[in-house]
Amino acid sequence: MAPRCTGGPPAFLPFLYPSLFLSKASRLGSSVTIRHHITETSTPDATSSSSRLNPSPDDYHITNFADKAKLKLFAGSGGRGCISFARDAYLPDGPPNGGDGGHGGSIYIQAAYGETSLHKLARRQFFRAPRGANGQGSSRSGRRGEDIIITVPVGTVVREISREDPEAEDELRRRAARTARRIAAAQSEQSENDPTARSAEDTHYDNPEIEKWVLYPGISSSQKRKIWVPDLPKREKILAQPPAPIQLDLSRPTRKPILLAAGALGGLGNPHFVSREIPRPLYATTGDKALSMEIELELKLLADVGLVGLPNAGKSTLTRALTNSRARVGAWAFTTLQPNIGTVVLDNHRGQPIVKSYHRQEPDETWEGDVDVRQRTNFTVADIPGLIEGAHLDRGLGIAFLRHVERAGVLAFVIDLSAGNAVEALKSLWNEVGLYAQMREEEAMDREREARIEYDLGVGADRSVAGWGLEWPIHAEYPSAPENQRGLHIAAKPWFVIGTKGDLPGAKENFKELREYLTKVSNGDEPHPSGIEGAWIKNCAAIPVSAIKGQGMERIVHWTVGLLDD
Ligand SMILES: Nc1nc2c(ncn2[C@@H]2O[C@H](COP(=O)(O)OP(=O)(O)OP(=O)(O)O)[C@@H](O)[C@H]2O)c(=O)[nH]1
Ligand SMILES: [Mg+2]
Repeated sequence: MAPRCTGGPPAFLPFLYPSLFLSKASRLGSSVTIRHHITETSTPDATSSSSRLNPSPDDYHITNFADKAKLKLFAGSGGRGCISFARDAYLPDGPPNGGDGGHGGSIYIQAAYGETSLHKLARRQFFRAPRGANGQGSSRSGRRGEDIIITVPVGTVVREISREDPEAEDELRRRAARTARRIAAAQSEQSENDPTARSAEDTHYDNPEIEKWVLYPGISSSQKRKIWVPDLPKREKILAQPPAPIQLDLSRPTRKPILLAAGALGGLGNPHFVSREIPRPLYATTGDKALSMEIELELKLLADVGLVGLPNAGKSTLTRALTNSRARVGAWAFTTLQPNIGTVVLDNHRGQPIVKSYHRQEPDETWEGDVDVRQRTNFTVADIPGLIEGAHLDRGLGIAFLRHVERAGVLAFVIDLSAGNAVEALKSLWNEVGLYAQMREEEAMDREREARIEYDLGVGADRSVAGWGLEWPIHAEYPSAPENQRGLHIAAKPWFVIGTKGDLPGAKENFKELREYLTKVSNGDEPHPSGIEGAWIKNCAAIPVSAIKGQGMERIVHWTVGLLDD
């Protein structure tokens, strides 16, 4: 028989079973000694040359991250009302005592600090609030379905994609059936002797309202046919369902959860239908059907400064030098594949700030206090994947990550001074950012146009659609910004340039040219590099640094704080 293992060199054995390959003396030593021995022999060079700002490619920290999620939400349906009668000693046929069904659970959303990613929500996808419990005898109402609160990071935008509201649809059907019944009644009066006319019993089963009733299980089918049920009672929803489409921009923590899908109403027990004529009703109502909707979440990280640069420019090294971040660094393009947020500490927490800075907390509709001016103790920096020319056409990693700098207070363009003309690099970066900003504005305009439905009430217009009495919707005209001012929501932000790799040859001349260009832009002698009219050109600065040596970091911090405080 052929041997199962061929006798080749045991390439992986020292790795898997190191103790077999150590000398007898070292095997007798402690486990600490063994580990030390292995590390030393495996990477002798990497440890000696790497540092925090020039780390080895595998020295980084990565967290799970997703900035988009599509969720399907199902509110809870209502529990059924109960048909029951009191029964006691000497009281065999007591009064009705069926309990009401419980209301279904609702789904809320809340933005909170501490959450940083949508990956958990994206993985879960479905959220189902429990249904209300059915009512019970002895007037015991069913339990309410528990509410669900979806917690998202601050900076999440919520958009409703679609909604299904079976109760609203049923209500329309019921209304149409009521109208049809009224017409049929009027017609039957005219043709009482017509043998082809349908009996009231037949129409009974066409009535969609019958679905809303629970009938006493003990009654026979012939009784069921004849049973008369009253008109459905008009009921108010406990929670008003927000109108479609829901659009929320949760750029601040929400104090109270915001309702997305309201739970359905529970059914009514049989005591609700007691009347002088019918003291023992053999019916109760079912609970309402639940609403479901599909929503889209988009996270736009809320950093104070967004770093924008070509791949390999040194953004991650700069983030490491400015903050405590352990962003991945490597001498190749697209080392960074997802955004990193680092925090620059301005206060050493010993009562003496390193840099004095104050920020204003603007009041909004949920905030009733005054404008809050606080001392800034830190600011955050977003390091995103590099942009290449044609990124707006989805080249490279595309522009998807630009949404994380869209809300930054300040944009910092990181340019490698050792890699070609810095002015050209800056122009190409601004060009991509400008095109992205225009695309976003067009998308927002399209959405607005879709949401702004108006009805044509012109004389002679055909106002009825399928007999529902609605008018044809017409999409309203939406006022758009002039062509050369599109994208201003990003171009109007304060910005500056960080010239990195200043330690490499040729950087000085390149930087000089860049500074001259920026002076011209600030003076208005050159147009803004994005070409957008009205863009920010107050004081376009360039700061030379060597991130790998940690030089020039204080100037960046001071300049950024100055722009943030402005
Ligand atoms: N000499 C020198 N090298 C630097 C400096 N800053 C970064 N580097 C090197 O440039 C290379 C790229 O640095 P990264 O920080 O990964 O660049 P990045 O812009 O984050 O790259 P992507 O994530 O791919 O977009 C690495 O080899 C760094 O060591 C610097 O100031 N001086
Ligand atoms: Mg990087």
